[in-house]
Amino acid sequence: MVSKRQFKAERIVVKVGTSTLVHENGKLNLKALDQLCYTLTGLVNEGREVVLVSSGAIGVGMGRVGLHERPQAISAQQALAAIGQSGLMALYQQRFTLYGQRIAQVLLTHDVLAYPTSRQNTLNSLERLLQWGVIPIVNENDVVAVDELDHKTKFGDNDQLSASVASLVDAELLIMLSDIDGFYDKNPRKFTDAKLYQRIRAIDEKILEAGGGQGTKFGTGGMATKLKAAQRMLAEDRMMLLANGKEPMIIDELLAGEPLGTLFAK
Ligand SMILES: Nc1ncnc2c1ncn2[C@@H]1O[C@H](COP(=O)(O)OP(=O)(O)O)[C@@H](O)[C@H]1O
Ligand SMILES: N[C@@H](CCC(=O)OP(=O)(O)O)C(=O)O
Repeated sequence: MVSKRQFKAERIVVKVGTSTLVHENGKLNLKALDQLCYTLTGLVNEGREVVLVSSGAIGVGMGRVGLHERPQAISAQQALAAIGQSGLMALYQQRFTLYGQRIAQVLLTHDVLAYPTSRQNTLNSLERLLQWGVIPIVNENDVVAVDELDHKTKFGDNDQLSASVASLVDAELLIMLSDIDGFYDKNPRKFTDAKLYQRIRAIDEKILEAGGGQGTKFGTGGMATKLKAAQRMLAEDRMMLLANGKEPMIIDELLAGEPLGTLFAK
């Protein structure tokens, strides 16, 4: 018999990718957005502390401008992020307000977390927000950060940003919602016989190889950046759950210990 997973998870970081929030045709996935806001509010009402790391600024911006392909130029991506980020927050504000949940926008860059003073200040703000029962919604400050948008250095992507945030706020668990059921031994979009890993205790060469390559049209990182995030979580004795975000209510099942998605834990 497979024993149930157990999480105390009083403080949780949840990361949602663009592919969860925006359909392939560029339209908003309202069902996912609504479920996400409802579910996260439920967690706060239970007494948990929740930080949401949300991508989607560029995806929402593309929808607003009517673009179907992500532009190559960094300035265009940054402009789209600026358009989309305010749109994204307006959507979150509207839905969370419906459930009586307060939110806050937190835009971070790599250097903010790298310098001790700004890191500490960020932590102080986050701690205060959590203490007040607010859900901080974190994204990269895309307008000033280029390390993410050119896709050359992968640090800045939100998969790793979410691991940095989990580390900053000392969260036991990072729930990463993506467009796929979890981590497979090979890319299931290419291989129909790919097998889902239920648990990964360490990330070795074989695992890294299985996760190689880019992801979807709107998303950026693919599995490689999720594995790096998982690597960091494992190194710090935290846990990461990778699961499908098409029904964000899955978070409740995950926290109840249901064997869904892939658990990265020692
Ligand atoms: N071994 C693997 N297991 C699962 N997905 C994989 C694997 N290798 C590559 N992928 C790809 O990674 C994608 C998820 O990454 P991405 O598109 O960046 O998502 P998100 O927008 O949620 O960050 C999957 O849809 C799949 O195409
Ligand atoms: N900061 C960018 C997203 C970058 C990113 O990591 O995207 P994704 O691979 O969808 O999580 C945005 O909000 O569009």
